[in-house]
Parts: sequence; structure tokens; C-alpha cells
Amino acid sequence: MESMHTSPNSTTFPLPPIELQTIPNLSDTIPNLPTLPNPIDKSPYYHPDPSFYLSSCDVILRQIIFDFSSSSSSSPLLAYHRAGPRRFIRFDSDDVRVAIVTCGGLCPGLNTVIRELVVALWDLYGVRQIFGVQSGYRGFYSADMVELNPRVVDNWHLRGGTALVTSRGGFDLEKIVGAIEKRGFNQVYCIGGDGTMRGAVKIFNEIQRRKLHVSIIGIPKTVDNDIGIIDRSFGFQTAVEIALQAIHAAHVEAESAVNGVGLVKLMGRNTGHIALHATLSSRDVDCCLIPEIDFYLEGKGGLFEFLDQRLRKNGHAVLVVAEGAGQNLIPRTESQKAEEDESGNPVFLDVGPWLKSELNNWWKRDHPGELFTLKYIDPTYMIRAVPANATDNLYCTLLAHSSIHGAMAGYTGFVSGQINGNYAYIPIEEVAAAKNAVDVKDHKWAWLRSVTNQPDFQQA
Ligand SMILES: Nc1ncnc2c1ncn2[C@@H]1O[C@H](COP(=O)(O)OP(=O)(O)O)[C@@H](O)[C@H]1O
Ligand SMILES: O=P(O)(O)OC[C@H]1O[C@](O)(COP(=O)(O)O)[C@@H](O)[C@@H]1O
Ligand SMILES: [Mg+2]
Repeated sequence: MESMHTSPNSTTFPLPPIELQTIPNLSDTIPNLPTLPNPIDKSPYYHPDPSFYLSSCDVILRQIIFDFSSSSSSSPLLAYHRAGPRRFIRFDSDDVRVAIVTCGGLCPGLNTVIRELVVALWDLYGVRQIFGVQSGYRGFYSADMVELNPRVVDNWHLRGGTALVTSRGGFDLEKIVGAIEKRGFNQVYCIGGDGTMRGAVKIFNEIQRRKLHVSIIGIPKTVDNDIGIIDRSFGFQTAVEIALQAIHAAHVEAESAVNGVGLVKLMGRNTGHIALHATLSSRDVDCCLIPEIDFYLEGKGGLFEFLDQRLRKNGHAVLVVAEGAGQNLIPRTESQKAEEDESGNPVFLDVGPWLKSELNNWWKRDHPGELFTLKYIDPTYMIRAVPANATDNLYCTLLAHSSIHGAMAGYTGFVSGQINGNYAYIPIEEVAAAKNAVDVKDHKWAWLRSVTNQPDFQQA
């Protein structure tokens, strides 16, 4: 690409065109929506000057790293609307009736998101009709709603789990949209992972088809951090922090034994982000196994050979395995191959006990009579059943506030998420389809390998 020199110390390059990922607004399909000044104008705590409010022209670029030598840099740059308060809103606060639902597995921070949705809807926008849907999507049609207000949710951010209760399965589109219509909800906040977002897309499409005055908002939750586009999911950092405690214990046990091995299994069905980040933060891990890389046990370049060398050199080793790693190696019956959970996710076999038994058998076979101690730690639910740490609590708060500002402005079918450190509105279909695997070709994975010196498992 041709460069234009403007001064001896700077070089100017033209940027490719910017393609904005627009978000639907209720005003696109519903005629005569009110256009009202934002009640934040009258808040005694805010003194909005003209730059306080954002408009549809405020955007965030998805990609902020460029290689100006590359010809591919002429393809358009994706941009998203910036999240934040709008000068005019499309709901009269007295008419807003909110439903909040949590679905899927637990994640640190769920209660904070719920709390902050309630408090900010109440305090910033004067909304008084706020309801919690109990037990996930099925709660829309099978359980009583709980009325929420700032007093009820006051200390929820200090508690792990979800006070609204969650579940997998139970997605019945007709019944859910029927309940939304019957109960008169006009803002529905769906907090959950990829499955929940796929469900929210279907609800959004049906609401559009029926031309209902209802905003559907997604707030992505995944302890595995496997949702794409966004920088990271809330609760992920807390989970990594707790995972480190397990790794530390495994290291202490391994160090204190003859030929000691500490084996830690961490969450991560399809992606190894927790294992990768915990390994990089710990520096005590000798080998990290993730779903993105197939590994093998026997022979040259295999796990046994590597551990053998480590034990000879250091007398101990620590192994971290993500739950989705090695699934292709674990023997599985025909019925196990077909097993699915209530949401249709394939059921994984437990890699931890399998690997423990393989390691014990290997040692007995190859080192008969030599001492060997393997301690296995499975902190699975401990890392996600805790309250969010300070960083995640703040993140949850800003996600909740971003969602509310977007919904009150009439946006629908969107997800609030952080992109390159800023808060954005992303079309919900895009988030539902975007995966976030560990990129094993990038610098972070190379760094991990340089820290652990583990095999690349390419020689089988
Ligand atoms: N493709 C889908 N369409 C509609 N609903 C779905 C879909 N996948 C999952 N769901 C629903 O979303 C909820 C949570 O899904 P699940 O996969 O268990 O968790 P997560 O959202 O954390 O990935 C469940 O109620 C499930 O029925
Ligand atoms: O035992 P449960 O509740 O089905 O949850 C276990 C699964 O949930 C997960 O935590 C994934 O949840 P996320 O949707 O939060 O990423 C996996 O790591 C794990 O396989
Ligand atoms: Mg999921």
C-alpha cells in the first residue's frame, strides 16, 4: 500500500472502508413509538454535557491491528455501534416491563449482572416493573415470576450462582413468546452462553415476525470464554484466579513426593482458555492439554516420554488438562457416543480419571518398583460457583448498564460486549454464531510452549 509522508516522524496510511454492523431498532418495525428525552438529563448525579450521549455515528472497530504491507488490508473494516446512553429514548419508563432470565451453566458474576440491571433500570430510568424469570427459558411458561427491586437484589453481587436459578433445555419458542406477549414484557434480557444466544435469536425473530413492541437483549455468559467477537466473557478472570489455587495445590503435592505428578482438570469443553490462562499465570505447569490440540501418550514426542524426562530432571511435574482435551483417545461405547445433555450438547467422558489411570499404568509398566505418586485435583465447579472478583464485578456492571441504555433507546436483537476495551452493541445472530477457540498459531500459545517446553504432539 502506498504511504503518504506528512512529517519526518509520521507516516499516514489510508484506512480501508468501514462496514457498520447495524442493530435493529424497534422504530424500524413499530410505527409511532414515542421519542422522549433521556431521564438521565434530570438525574441529580449526572450532569450530561453534549458529549455525554452517544449516537449511532459512534462506532468501535473490531480489528485494531493492521499490517499495512498486506494487500488484504483493503477489505472493509467491521465496526459496531458504541454502547452507552442515547439522548432520546423510545420507551416511556412507566410502560417498561422487564423480564430477566439466566440460562445454561453457572459463571461468576451472574448475580451481579442481574443486580445491576435492576438497580440501573430503577435508578437511571425510573423503571418499576422488573421481573426475574426462574429456572432458565422454561421458567417463562412453567414458573412464577419474581418481582425485583433494588432492595431485593441489594447484596446479590456478593453471592455466587444465580439467584434466579438456571437450567439447560426447556426451550419452547411458542410458549416463551406466548408468555412474553401474555405477561406484557417489552424488554427481555437473556443472560447465557452460546446456546442461550441461539435461543434469543429465535425469540427475536419470532417477536419481529409478530411485530411486537419488545426488545430482546443478550448478555453473553460463558466461563469457558468460548464466545467470539467480544474481548472476554464476564467471570472468566475469576475462574482463572480460582483455577490457580488448584494448580498451586497440585504443585505442592507433586513437589513433596518422590516422582510426584499433580494433575488438574479444568473446565473447557471446546476451548482451552481457562487452562491456557491459568498455565501462563502459574508458571508451575509442565504441560497444558487443551481441546484445540490432539495429544498422544505413547512413543516419541508423546506425553509419557515428556513426563519421564521432567521427572528425571525435576523430580516432579504438574499437568493441566481441559475437560474437552483427549476426547478422541478415551474409549467410548456406542451409547456414550450418542449421549447429549438437555440442551443437546454432546456429553463428554471424564478426561481426568482416565488420564490418571493411564499415567499410573504407564509408570507401573515402564518403571516397575520405582516410587510414583499422582495426585488428581478436579476443581470443576469450584471455579465457577464463586462470586465475581473485583474486575469481573465492574465488568458485569458496565455490561448491564450498556444493555439498558441500548434497550431504552429502542435497540433490539443485540448483545452488549466489550470490543478492544470499549463497550459495543453487536447483532445477536453474529454473537450466537461466533466461536472463540484458542488460536494455537498465535504468540500466546507459542509463549505457553516456551514456558512449559511441552511437546507439540505433531510427530505421531
Ligand atoms: N439452538 C438452540 N435454539 C434454541 N435454544 C437453544 C439452542 N441451544 C440451546 N438453547 C437453549 O439455551 C439454554 C441454555 O443452553 P446451554 O447450551 O445449556 O447453555 P449456554 O447458553 O450456557 O451455552 C437452554 O435452555 C437451551 O434449551
Ligand atoms: O455440569 P454442567 O452444569 O452441565 O456444566 C458443565 C459445562 O459447562 C461449562 O462450564 C460451559 O459453560 P459455559 O456455557 O459457561 O461456557 C463447561 O466447561 C462444562 O462442560
Ligand atoms: Mg454452551
